[in-house]
Amino acid sequence: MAQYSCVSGSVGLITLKNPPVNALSAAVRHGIVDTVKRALSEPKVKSVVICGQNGIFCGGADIREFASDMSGPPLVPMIHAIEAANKPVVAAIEGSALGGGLELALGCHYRIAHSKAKLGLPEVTLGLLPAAGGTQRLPRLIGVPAALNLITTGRHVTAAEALQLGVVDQVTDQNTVDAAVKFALSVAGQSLDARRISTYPCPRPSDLDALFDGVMQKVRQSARGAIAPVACVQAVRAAATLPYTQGMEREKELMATLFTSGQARALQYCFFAQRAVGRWSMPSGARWDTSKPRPVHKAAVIGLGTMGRGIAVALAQTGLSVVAVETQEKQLMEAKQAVSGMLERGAKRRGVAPALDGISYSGNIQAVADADLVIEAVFEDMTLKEKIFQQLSAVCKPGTFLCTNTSALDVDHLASQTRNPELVVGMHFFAPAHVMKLLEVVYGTRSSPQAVATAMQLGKKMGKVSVAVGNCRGFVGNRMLKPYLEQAFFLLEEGATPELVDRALEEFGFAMGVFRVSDLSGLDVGWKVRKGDGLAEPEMATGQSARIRQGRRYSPLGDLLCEQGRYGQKTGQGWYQYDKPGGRVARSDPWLHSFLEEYRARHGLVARRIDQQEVLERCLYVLINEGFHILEDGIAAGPEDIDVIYVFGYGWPRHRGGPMFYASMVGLAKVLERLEHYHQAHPDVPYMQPCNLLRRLVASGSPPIQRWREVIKKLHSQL
Ligand SMILES: CC(C)(COP(=O)(O)OP(=O)(O)OC[C@H]1O[C@@H](n2cnc3c(N)ncnc32)[C@H](O)[C@@H]1OP(=O)(O)O)[C@@H](O)C(=O)NCCC(=O)NCCSC(=O)/C=C/CCCCCCCCCCCCC(=O)O
Repeated sequence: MAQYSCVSGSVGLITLKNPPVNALSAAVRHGIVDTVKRALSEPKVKSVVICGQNGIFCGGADIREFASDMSGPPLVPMIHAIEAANKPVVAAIEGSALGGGLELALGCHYRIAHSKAKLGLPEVTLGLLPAAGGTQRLPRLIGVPAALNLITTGRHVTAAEALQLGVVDQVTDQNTVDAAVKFALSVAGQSLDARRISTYPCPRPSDLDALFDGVMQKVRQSARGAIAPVACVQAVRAAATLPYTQGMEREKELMATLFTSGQARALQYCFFAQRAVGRWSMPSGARWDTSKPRPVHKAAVIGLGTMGRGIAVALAQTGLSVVAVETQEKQLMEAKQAVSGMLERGAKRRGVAPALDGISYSGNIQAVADADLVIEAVFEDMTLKEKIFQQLSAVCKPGTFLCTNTSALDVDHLASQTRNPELVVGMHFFAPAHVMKLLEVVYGTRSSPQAVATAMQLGKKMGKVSVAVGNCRGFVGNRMLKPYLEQAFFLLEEGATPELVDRALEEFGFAMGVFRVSDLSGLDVGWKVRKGDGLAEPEMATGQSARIRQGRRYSPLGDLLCEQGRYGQKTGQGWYQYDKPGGRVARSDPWLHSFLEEYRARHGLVARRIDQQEVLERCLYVLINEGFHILEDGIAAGPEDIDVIYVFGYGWPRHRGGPMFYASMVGLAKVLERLEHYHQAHPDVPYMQPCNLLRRLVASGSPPIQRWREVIKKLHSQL
């Protein structure tokens, strides 16, 4: 709703009230329409201020309403009526003015922002465009290039940048509403002719076609199939080329196609999923709102390889005091230099001083004795990790949380090496750890809720999207990745090429296909894991047994490449060839194609034509099937957790909502039918056997994803 009062004798003050972000729900829109009418009709009122309660102007349209019948006064005429008012209307912007919130402010005649406010038109991130006049008013106000940048990226700008761009008229450090009221008093009675943005001519850049072609090309390249950024460019082009009313028609038309699109649904789902994972729970019943984190002032990192360095940087950047330990002297020296460089570059980018003094280095594990939390980040070697956890348990002060950055190993086993297993959790970062947003917080059977709460809070402080998951081999992300990678190898055996598989996945929206990612991260990483699992034994690589290991189909292709020293980019050869070791540009490799032909001939395999549809179905549906197993096993609390992990950690295209959301969009019955089909064709691939939970969901009428938790709960209660 909106509250009305008259202040300072002649200013009508309208306060938006819809906690927590004053979203423009139907009730708020009704409130605005009514209070604006009242302010304009009261003779004593000479000017109007619109503000939001609790220090936030407005977070935009109410996203939850998009899924239902939109009733109540529409935004466009409401904002138009404000702009057309014959009394000056001033927006007092505190906190955020985003989306429809900023569009409302653009309808006002003046905008005054607090210095800490953030402004933006983030609709594109929700699969939409600013359809309350934003695409038509903003270019008229700040010019086409700047408007294109804000609207196609959805980025939030600071008040200082907004002032520089001309989005706001004044920035204040004082009470914004008081400043706006004072300003409103000063402009009462003045002409508004020059203050109605919709009447401004849109500045027309001389190189209009070149400008729009360039932006469109950039947007298409980075958006990888996302439709909203393209529509945003088209809408701004309408502002630059058409009169305002026709531009508004075009904005409406483009919005209509986006509004009901699957991409908009996926992106809005992601918005809420990202927030839902913060409300974590454990099978014991412990929850985010009943578990109190302990403050962490001093953190330590053990092992300064690539992961450890990134984690140390991320910790130092949050302002913590960090102890970085590496027992190998040469590695320690190199790490010191590398970490300082990373901190300096990061600080330069963010325009702050580097937190170089926040980190101390040591070659001795004793140095972590007074840390509140330690993150072990040594090689994926259980024997080494066991030893470190034993040492940590002896060295650290009582109550220190002991975390492991393992990407797959057993957290319970590591906890059993310590005197206080309740203090042990996994903190699985993704490389590069100071850049990637995802953090899997892995609770073991004995992890205390406080340990989980502390790791989750620390993740949040580090700017990560943290997801609490249970303990199993590979946790959520890597466990699902295994069948996906395996299918990619099988497809090569059956006749596909790395190029074909990667193209299918990249056209689906992944930034990189599976083979290009494998070349980037190093083929030897998976080889080492397979060797550890007793799968990649060289003597097994001949004869029939080469393709059946541990009773199931196995492809030794990756192992064979590693045996040839083809580790990917770092050696200049992998699934592709590169111009030199460390080269980045993947080129098709004739050697690899001959190698695949020879391999097939050796194993009596006849190459067949494989299309992109089969690549997608086989790679993605086995990954999704494993996701259902993860839900069934209670390793992830809900589909949102899995989807957030895949979007933030594995490059799953956000506009497809994550694997479980994608399955719900494809239709669970279809996913089930295709898995059954492929399982029949490949009975030696157990991953293809459809999960019981998937069958259950289909049998219960394929409920929407928001209702899967009920089915899972029922399933668990019956076990
Ligand atoms: C920065 C924030 C505002 C605050 O951040 P923070 O303090 O960290 O808090 P959060 O945890 O993020 O959020 C707190 C809770 O609030 C919920 N929330 C936040 N914003 C919204 C919102 N806009 N709507 C609903 N709920 C919101 C959030 O989910 C949290 O609750 P919970 O934990 O999930 O329970 C930050 O929140 C933020 O960034 N918010 C989003 C800002 C944003 O993206 N705004 C843009 C919204 S879209 C918009 O404004 C669009 C405008 C134009 C619309 C025009 C409509 C016309 C419709 C025409 C249709 C025509 C089609 C016809 C088709 C046909 O023919 O049928």
